[in-house]
Amino acid sequence: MAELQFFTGTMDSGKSTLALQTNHNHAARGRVGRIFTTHDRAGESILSSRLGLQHDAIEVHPDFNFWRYVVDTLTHGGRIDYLICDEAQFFTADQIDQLARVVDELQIDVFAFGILTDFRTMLFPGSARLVELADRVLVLQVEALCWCGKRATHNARTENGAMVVEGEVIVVGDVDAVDEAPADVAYEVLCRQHHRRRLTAARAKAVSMAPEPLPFG
Ligand SMILES: Nc1ncnc2c1ncn2[C@@H]1O[C@H](COP(=O)(O)OP(=O)(O)O)[C@@H](O)[C@H]1O
Ligand SMILES: Cc1cn([C@H]2C[C@H](O)[C@@H](COP(=O)(O)O)O2)c(=O)[nH]c1=O
Repeated sequence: MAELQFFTGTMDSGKSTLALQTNHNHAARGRVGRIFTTHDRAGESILSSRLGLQHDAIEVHPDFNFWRYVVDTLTHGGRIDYLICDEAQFFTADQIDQLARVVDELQIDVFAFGILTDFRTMLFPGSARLVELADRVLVLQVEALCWCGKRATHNARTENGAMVVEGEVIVVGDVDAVDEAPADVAYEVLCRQHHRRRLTAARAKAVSMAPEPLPFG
């Protein structure tokens, strides 16, 4: 039976790597797939992993229709056994419904990868629909860590080094390496407590280096 599987984790938890590995393993056994992504950091029509691997992909725009694409391909004699969908958090709810239909009515496996929540801790519409419809939701085993050492569960956005909780939902960016000059817009994974307190690694460091206030007499 074909399945709709949703692999999720914070930014930098290895989702794109797993997407490429999944494609590799299925292709190695002669299965024919299609790779989709949208808004990848490496540019249009590319699925890229921080481990350095990348693969050509079909860019998914908001009006792209997965059901129509697959039916058209099959009608013209093409073969599709599975779909790999990276950055699926950015897909529309309708597109996730189309993917579920592809699984149920055409028996094509769909492997979707994406983050659950945005920088405000709100579910992305695509991820919400995946949680509602997926046969299986799998959380990645490799844990990204907060600067405090706890498992990171949330994605924080920084602007010029300061954490923000308002702004456009979609802003392509990367996790900044600690101690590097902060990018205009960057991301950092945090545990819930530090996300709630807006305590990024840089701010925690600044706070810990601030001189102790003198005790009042
Ligand atoms: N130099 C490195 N050596 C080993 N692992 C690395 C290195 N750089 C990145 N990684 C691994 O790659 C993961 C990020 O992979 P990626 O697929 O790009 O994540 P995601 O798609 O979830 O944002 C990191 O969590 C880490 O495990
Ligand atoms: C939290 C958050 C993230 N994004 C963007 C930033 C990255 O370009 C991608 C996530 O990619 P990854 O492979 O999982 O690292 O999403 C965004 O646009 N809005 C957000 O709130």
